[in-house]
Amino acid sequence: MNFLPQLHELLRILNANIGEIKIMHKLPSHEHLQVYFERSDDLFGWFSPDDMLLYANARLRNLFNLSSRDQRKLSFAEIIRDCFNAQRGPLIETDCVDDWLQHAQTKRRSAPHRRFQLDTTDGRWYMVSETCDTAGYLFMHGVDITDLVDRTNDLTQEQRRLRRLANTDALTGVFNRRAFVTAIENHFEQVQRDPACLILIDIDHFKQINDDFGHPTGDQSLVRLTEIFSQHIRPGDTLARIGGDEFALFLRGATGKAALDVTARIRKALQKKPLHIEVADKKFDVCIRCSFGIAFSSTTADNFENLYSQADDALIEAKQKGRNQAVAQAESS
Ligand SMILES: Nc1nc2c(ncn2[C@@H]2O[C@H](COP(=O)(O)OP(=O)(O)OP(=O)(O)O)[C@@H](O)[C@H]2O)c(=O)[nH]1
Repeated sequence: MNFLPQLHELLRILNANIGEIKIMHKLPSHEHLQVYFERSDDLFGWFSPDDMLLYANARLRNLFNLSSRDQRKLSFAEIIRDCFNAQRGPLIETDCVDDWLQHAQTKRRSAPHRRFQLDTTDGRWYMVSETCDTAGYLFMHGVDITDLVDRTNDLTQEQRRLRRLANTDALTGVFNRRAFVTAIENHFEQVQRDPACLILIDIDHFKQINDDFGHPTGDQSLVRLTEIFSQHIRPGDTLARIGGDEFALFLRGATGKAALDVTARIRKALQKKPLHIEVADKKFDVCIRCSFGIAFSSTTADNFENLYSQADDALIEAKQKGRNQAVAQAESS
């Protein structure tokens, strides 16, 4: 297939259209172009207005599973069907190649110039550009961007991992204060329309537990306590460790009664039996009690800070009243 003269002519036209800014003073000869295209790592292809392949360089022939001695005149659709049947070339993730082709045809020649990313069955990625002239000839050029895509994917994963780390309490694996505040603040507008409540939880005399059993046992108690809290909330609720021995629960759609039920269930679970903690082959039975401060989004709290401060006041009251109890701010109607 020697279509290089036409390709050469296309480049000459392109060059002439550049106008005043002459980038190329002299066009490469057909022979030069042939060598450049054949040796290039890029994909080069040229299609007629009725979408017959006129020229494909070595790299594109390889992608399309075509031999250099192939004398057949093949249309874009035939090439894609052959690729699909041989599981080579463009990655076509559908059972029906004709649907894929129909979609591709609506895009091909839809603009004088367009660019898209193409992934292939061998796991490579290309940035492909297609340029059409007014007669409908289509010139395609693809650059291998596999390394770039791989590095972008690695960076995206790393970014996710770092975001998770930044939002997670390392000991218990639940949200930390920063993530909790951000999550609730982001939803506060909606929260104000729907009933919701904030419960602040502080362990009673946790210093004593550390002193009696040691810091590692204290740590494990915090982990076990987190599990108990998680068992008593619903999937849409938010649990966070917001300080050393302080936790917060945000219950969406919860009224005063529901919030008091949750705290009652948690207190009952803690009172039922001590936490069995194993640290360095030693077993400890640790009795944990907590105080709870509850505030409601339907009260005068018009932002998260107000709501937090009301829950904090309630928590202080629970501590002052003797601990191991829940105090709720009055819920407005
Ligand atoms: N084991 C362990 N202890 C922690 C951690 N973070 C904070 N603490 C301890 O938690 C204790 C909190 O003590 P305080 O704030 O004085 O309160 P408390 O002893 O719980 O007493 P009240 O809150 O008044 O009932 C301190 O002794 C901290 O050292 C942690 O990550 N692990």
